[in-house]
Amino acid sequence: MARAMFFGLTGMLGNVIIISVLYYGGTLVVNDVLSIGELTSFILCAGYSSISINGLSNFYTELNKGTGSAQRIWEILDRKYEIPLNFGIIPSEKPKGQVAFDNVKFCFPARPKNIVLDNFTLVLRPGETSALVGRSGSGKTTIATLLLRLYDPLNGRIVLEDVDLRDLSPIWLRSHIGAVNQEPVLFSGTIRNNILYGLNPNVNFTESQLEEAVRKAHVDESSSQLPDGLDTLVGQRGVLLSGGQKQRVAIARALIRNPTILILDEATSALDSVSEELVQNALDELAKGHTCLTIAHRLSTIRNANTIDNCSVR
Ligand SMILES: Nc1ncnc2c1ncn2[C@@H]1O[C@H](COP(=O)(O)OP(=O)(O)OP(=O)(O)O)[C@@H](O)[C@H]1O
Repeated sequence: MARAMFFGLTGMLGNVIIISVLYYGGTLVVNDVLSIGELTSFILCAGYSSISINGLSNFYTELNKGTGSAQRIWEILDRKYEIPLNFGIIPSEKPKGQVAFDNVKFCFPARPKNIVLDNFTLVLRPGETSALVGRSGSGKTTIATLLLRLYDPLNGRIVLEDVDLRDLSPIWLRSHIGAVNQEPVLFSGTIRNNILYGLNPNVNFTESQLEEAVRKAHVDESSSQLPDGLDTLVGQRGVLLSGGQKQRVAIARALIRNPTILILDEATSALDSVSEELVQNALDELAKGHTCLTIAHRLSTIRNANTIDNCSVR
């Protein structure tokens, strides 16, 4: 109401001023005090000046909006990482994929009283698939989070080939892990770009690499129903795709980098039973020769695992 009143009144005032100037200017022209050219140039000059002043006030509003937004971005850029990304050993060789959780204790910083893992021990062997089962909230995803070193354990250690994850460069570590989460995060862009996002930007890829990942994750089946195939836009956070389609894209994104360690956290939970079997077969095939950690509730997802660990830790 206030905005409507303000803009209505200022608009009306502007028009009243223009009419008054025209009326007074008109009488001056009739009385030969002013020429028509002088009146016209005065009106044009006044008009352009008011447009400029109006533009300045808009600019000021936009400037304030921009400064507010930039402040939030600077806050993020200025944040000090708890786990520095460019710090730690970068081994010259690709890891074999032997991972061990050794008496790990962990709680999230936001909930220091809620101990999620206590004395947790797990060994993942190269080329083997380990399945992690447990009730909801028992800490299965947390284990994947720790393996990606998004957090450090409070006690105990996690080692990759006898090297503590804390000593390794997080960038190097993560470049050898492919993860498919319960709720895949897609970015606004095409399916193709979302899959290629899995690759290091400095790495050259071949179209056949992309095609292989697309075929193995069965993205081609769902993308053939979409208007532009792999060039279909997925929308903000992938809202234009179904849950199953998003999971296939996330699986292809993990596969394209051919990681040493594959984490599948309920990776096929949103697929129908036929697609699940197809994608699961592809994942089982792919898991051969890789260290694979599968987190699942469904028996069908873990039936081919070499070991099954129960995550009822407390
Ligand atoms: N970022 C976080 N900050 C604080 N607490 C968290 C965070 N993420 C998870 N938790 C808590 O940690 C516990 C373990 O969560 P986690 O996601 O690992 O369970 P889960 O076994 O994977 O469950 P589900 O099978 O339902 O996916 C839960 O109690 C959860 O509330």
